[in-house]
Amino acid sequence: MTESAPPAPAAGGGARPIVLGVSFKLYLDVDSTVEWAKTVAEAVRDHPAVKGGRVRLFVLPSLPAIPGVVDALQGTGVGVGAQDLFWEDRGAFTGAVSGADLRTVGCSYAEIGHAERRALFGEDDVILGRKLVAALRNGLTPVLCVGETVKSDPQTAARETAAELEAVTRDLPASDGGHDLIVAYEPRWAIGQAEAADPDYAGTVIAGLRQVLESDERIGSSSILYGGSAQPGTLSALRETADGLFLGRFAHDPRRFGLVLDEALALRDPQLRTG
Ligand SMILES: O=C(CO)COP(=O)(O)O
Repeated sequence: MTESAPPAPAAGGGARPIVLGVSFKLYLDVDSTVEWAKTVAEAVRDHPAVKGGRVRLFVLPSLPAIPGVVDALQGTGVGVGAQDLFWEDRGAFTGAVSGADLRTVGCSYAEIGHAERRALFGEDDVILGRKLVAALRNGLTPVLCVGETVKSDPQTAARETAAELEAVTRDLPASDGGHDLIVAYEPRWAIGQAEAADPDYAGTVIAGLRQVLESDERIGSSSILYGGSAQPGTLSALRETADGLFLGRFAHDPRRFGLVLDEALALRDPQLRTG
């Protein structure tokens, strides 16, 4: 990890948009996912905080649900993305998903390196680095997941996670103005649990990741999200350090997602609070 300027203000800090992402993994079927998108579309369509970019939202459905979700969220400002992509765009790659095609069907995000992709599909830093380049080549904002496997002390976790980020971004080419990147800090031991990681622990790791990103001239704008059993209350607890949340199960109920959205609005723009 390299030293750099003090971290920019995070969620509670005022200037940057709060970013909320939701992954459906393989939890919901296509119809339920599209139903969720229709409900959320109604809730956010005309909301000034979302329309004005103070809160940035994205959703990552399973692949077959993407067209229906893109349709349901049309005109709402909520971005849609895939939970994975392949590193090549065309060729003899049976079963692979092209970033170019994701773009064609309306995606603007691609998740890379979720803990489940590493653990169940054998993806390593080299593979993930190629996928990162493929996402950027196709104009997809990468949602790059990093996180230590086992709970340790926050400083050790910060070093381990920063090293992971540096390894995956090693072959990232330079670009005019820098790449737009979302990093999701997801401690693997906190995924699928009842509670999120302790805010001080997560905050220490996020501060370390921010130093890595801010000292990398290839990165333009970046946001660091916390993921791992995130739920109503988590965003406020992390307001000094995280730029937002990457949500799983606790956002699959639109009402609970609405609570997190209200929390984001209250942090960013208290007078726009809906509830
Ligand atoms: O892995 C996650 C999001 O990608 C988090 O999932 P949970 O919030 O369900 O633990």
